[in-house]
Amino acid sequence: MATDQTMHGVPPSLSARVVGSFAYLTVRDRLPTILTKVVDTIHRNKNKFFEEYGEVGIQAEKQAISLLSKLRNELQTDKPVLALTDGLPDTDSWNQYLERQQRLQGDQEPVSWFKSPWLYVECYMYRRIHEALLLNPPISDFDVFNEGKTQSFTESSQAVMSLCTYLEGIKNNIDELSKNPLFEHFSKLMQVSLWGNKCDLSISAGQENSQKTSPLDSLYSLLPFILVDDTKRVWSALISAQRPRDSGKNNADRVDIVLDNAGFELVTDLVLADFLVSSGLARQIHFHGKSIPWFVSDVTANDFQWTIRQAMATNHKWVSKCGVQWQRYLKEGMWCYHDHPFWTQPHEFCDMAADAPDLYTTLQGADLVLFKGDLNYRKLTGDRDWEHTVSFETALRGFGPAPLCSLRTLKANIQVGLQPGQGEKLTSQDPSWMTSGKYAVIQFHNPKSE
Ligand SMILES: O=P(O)(O)OC[C@H]1O[C@](O)(CO)[C@@H](O)[C@@H]1O
Ligand SMILES: [Mn+2]
Repeated sequence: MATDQTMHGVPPSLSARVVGSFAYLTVRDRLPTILTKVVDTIHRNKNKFFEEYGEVGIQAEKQAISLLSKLRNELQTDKPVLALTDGLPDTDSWNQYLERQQRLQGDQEPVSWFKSPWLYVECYMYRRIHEALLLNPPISDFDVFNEGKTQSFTESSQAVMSLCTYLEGIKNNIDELSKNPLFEHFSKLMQVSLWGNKCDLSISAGQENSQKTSPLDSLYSLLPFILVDDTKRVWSALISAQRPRDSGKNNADRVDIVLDNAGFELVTDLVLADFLVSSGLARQIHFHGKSIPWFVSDVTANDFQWTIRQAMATNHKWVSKCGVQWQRYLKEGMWCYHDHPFWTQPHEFCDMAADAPDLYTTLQGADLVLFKGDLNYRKLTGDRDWEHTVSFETALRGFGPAPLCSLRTLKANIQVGLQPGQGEKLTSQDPSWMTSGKYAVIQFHNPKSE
């Protein structure tokens, strides 16, 4: 079998093997910091565990912390990646993936934190955090990242209010809007959802990272930072998917949103989804979230429900109105939430058709799939060392269940689909352009137009 490095025409995976690279710095600095914070969080909740479960709770807290300290030590000393032992439905698949990595890497050296693909070892860390808790009932369900996620929502309250007020304003006369103003609103809300991706907690190793001001006010000044803007192509895909309905209204059947972070970013996604449905641009929205706590701030089912309940209970006319509406969409089936285990596995998305065919089939039912955030971009492009001028289509390596669009602020050193010279120019102006979260892309691919 070809090794990762020699696979025909495909560049190697990014890896901490390259000393000084962003992957290296993440594995060396950011990941251990995240693990230390996880340990602190569990320790701070000791009294809560005691109150809820008595002495057993304290024992579980100690045991989980000891497993996590061991994990941090394995990482920092570049030990081999170990098989999982927790017997969850996805355990076998993780262990098979480890064997696959070992085959790709050859027998010379074991799969390990600094020698193997960054995407794989980073995903594996979050799965091991989950294992440490899972092996310690009664605290198995404790979401170590919950505090940060709820805090990010609470601290963004001003921005949430202005966004919900804006949405309710549009909805007032939405039925009378002609195509042009509708497109303008669509484009704005896509950008709000795009910049919402700045607010993730993983890149800042869990430091507070919320949206304090109204996101709408800064859209114009942020335009030059959108390196690829395919909004018009996304719009055309939505419009061309429109089909006649009994109601006389035309709309695309289904838009899927592969969610990224909870807190402010999730609100921007809900607002965009509300706009798509209430404008008739889409009839149904399927949200895809994570089934375990993931990359510090990613949305789980619990975060999703909590956010909507929180919006409903907010003492602000338009925010609570939005919350009530979102709950209604869910109840009436116009919106639904799924969390397939594949989203919390380390695979490149080009493997989805073979390794999670049911999910691939599900996505094929969408007229458009929006992929939020940096990690999804890394998985779309395989987290490989592509030239910047390689097309998005090439980097997708055949992944294309439906027309798809990545809404991503750049937080990892990978970017494809740029103009010749664009990457070099950016590097000379701002060497950290790929990792600072300051730049973004709205990058579209339509497999049907090939
Ligand atoms: O929430 P996002 O946008 O997927 O970003 C998570 C980020 O965490 C990192 O993996 C760093 O640990 C970034 O490279 C990555 O983009
Ligand atoms: Mn994330």
